[in-house]
Amino acid sequence: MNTIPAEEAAAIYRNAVLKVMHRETQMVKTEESLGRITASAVYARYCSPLYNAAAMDGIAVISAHTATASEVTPLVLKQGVDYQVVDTGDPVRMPYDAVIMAEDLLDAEEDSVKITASVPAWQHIRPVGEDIVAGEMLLAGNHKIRPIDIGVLLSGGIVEIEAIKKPKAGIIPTGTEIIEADQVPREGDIIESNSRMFAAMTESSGGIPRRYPPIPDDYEKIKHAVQGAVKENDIVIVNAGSSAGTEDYTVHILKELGEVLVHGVAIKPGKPVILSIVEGKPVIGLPGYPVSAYIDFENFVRPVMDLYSGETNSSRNVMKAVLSKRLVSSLKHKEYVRVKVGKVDDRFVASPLARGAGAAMSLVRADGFCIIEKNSEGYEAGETVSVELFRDIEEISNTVVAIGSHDLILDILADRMPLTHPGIYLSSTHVGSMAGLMALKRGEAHIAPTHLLDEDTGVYNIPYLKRLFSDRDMVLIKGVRRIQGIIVKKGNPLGIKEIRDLTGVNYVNRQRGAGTRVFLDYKLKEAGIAPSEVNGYDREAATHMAVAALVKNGGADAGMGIYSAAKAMDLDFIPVGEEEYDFATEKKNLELPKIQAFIEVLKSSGFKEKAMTIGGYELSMAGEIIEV
Ligand SMILES: Nc1nc2c(c(=O)[nH]1)N[C@H]1C(S)=C(S)[C@@H](COP(=O)(O)OP(=O)(O)OC[C@H]3O[C@@H](n4cnc5c(N)ncnc54)[C@H](O)[C@@H]3O)O[C@H]1N2
Ligand code: MOO
Repeated sequence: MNTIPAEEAAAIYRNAVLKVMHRETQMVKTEESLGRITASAVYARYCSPLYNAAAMDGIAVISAHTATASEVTPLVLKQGVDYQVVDTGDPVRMPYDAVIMAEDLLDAEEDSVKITASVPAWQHIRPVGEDIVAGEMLLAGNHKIRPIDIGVLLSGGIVEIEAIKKPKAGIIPTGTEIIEADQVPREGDIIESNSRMFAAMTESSGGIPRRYPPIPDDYEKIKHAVQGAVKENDIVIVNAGSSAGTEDYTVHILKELGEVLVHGVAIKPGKPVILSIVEGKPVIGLPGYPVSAYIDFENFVRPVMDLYSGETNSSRNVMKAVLSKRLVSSLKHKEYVRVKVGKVDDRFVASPLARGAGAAMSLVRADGFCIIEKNSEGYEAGETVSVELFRDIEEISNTVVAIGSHDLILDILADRMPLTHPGIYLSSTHVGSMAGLMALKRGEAHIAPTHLLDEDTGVYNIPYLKRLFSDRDMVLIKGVRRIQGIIVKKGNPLGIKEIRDLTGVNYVNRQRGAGTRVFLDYKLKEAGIAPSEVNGYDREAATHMAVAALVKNGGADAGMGIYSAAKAMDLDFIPVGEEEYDFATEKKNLELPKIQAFIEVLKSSGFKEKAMTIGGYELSMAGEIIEV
């Protein structure tokens, strides 16, 4: 597949679409026009106010009659002769030409008042057309209607507007392996999700989605579906089958039915996009991988949708951040790397997430894209890069960044934080205890969840902080005591009882620097077993849940981990010992409101109750501060 640069592909396609497209318009009731886009300028029918109106509650007077009033020569005015009582909004008719506020009247009687100042003509009167003059332009064409616009349109006598018709987008998922989301998946099945994502993206870019049922990989069936969808919609999206597989028919079908302008762009993820015109309508083939599909939708579908809908989906905010990890990329394509951004010590730090095209969660977790242009080999750790944001800078700034060891209580804390402390969030990245402490040292995290046993003293965490942060004031925010043990299949078919039994089974270990691995090493040493005696000692999984998942699906017989992970996956658990899982931070961070919020949540009964339902925790010290 030959690829061309993404910008070139978008420009070629835009020109081709502009040649065939036409925008349609429709009349829309003003009160239902929120978010719609005006097809042409809208002019007022009426003035507003329609008449000279009192701007205050009080009396309407003839300004000339008040000329002699002053503090020393108060003036008495007679109702019906010199004034008329008015409320805000009442018409003020000639000869009355000014309003005096009720508060400024003295000795108010049934039919007379006293004033102590003269008033200029037109005081407190809103003259005809002060706000809107009949015939005036209220809104320009191509304007997206906001709530205030609706108010002004109605005040100006406009009860319906001519709006640009929303484009209809037909969405066809394809693939024999695809099943609907309400079916139970078996091996080889993929739950259909992309089309629903496209539908939501279509709506958010001002279009009307129409989703068709999934079509198996069958040339004639897909062709038939595309022909039907082209008739019924303005734009058509065909999903999957865009690359080079034996059943990737989309490009051949589109070549048969119309003209393919582009197949393959130098962009990653998202390479095999197909941009075509069939029967004068844009038909776009998007790749099956969700991240590829998302990025291609943003780059190629949305701009086309905008041409039809009149939307100007404004570009994302861009910010500068320091990269936490080296990022290497090929010169051959522009790459969209998903990053998490955190604000630590007044510095924004971008941490790259999983880069695979199938890693949809990387998009969920991401705060933005770090884009590595074609012809760039990437960036070094510590370099300042631009990040295209999906999230508010404010939100990012109010997020506690935790990098380190994983425990399910982190998820509970993250879930509870915005409930009890609105506007404050917790984001956690799981890299193991030691790597977390290193991230803390480099200023990439606020807190590092850690459970590292010091073999010499038998003390958890504190010896490591003393050793690694000798030049800084550190504290340990106490977390939980939790049970470490051996995770085995339900029913423990191999009869594993203790560390010694690990020599005879297929074990899965944790990565170097993970607290659980340090714990295993300690226990092996205690039992006089060499690591080489454990079959699978060198095989590494990244989290407790990853270990549990491997045991669950038969990839391993046993792995060391926490009770809650075994319970979450309905596995058996052989307790081996208790350990302390705490949060390391710099002492100065304790003053940050977001860290205070974190500690409050950790101490809260709501959090503790939730953690107890998972089981395997002892929480009496949670939230206490230990100076190191
Ligand atoms: N030999 C080659 N193989 C691949 C190439 C290549 O150039 N040569 N390109 C790779 C790249 S890059 C991408 S991206 C993908 C594109 O895949 P397709 O568009 O052909 O799609 P499929 O292979 O049918 O599916 C890929 C993947 O996505 C899942 N999928 C498909 N539809 C949906 C849906 N509606 N909802 C959720 N998930 C969906 C599908 O099951 C597959 O797992 O090709 C590479 N291969
Ligand atoms: O385009 Mo594919 O998304 O590079 O994986």
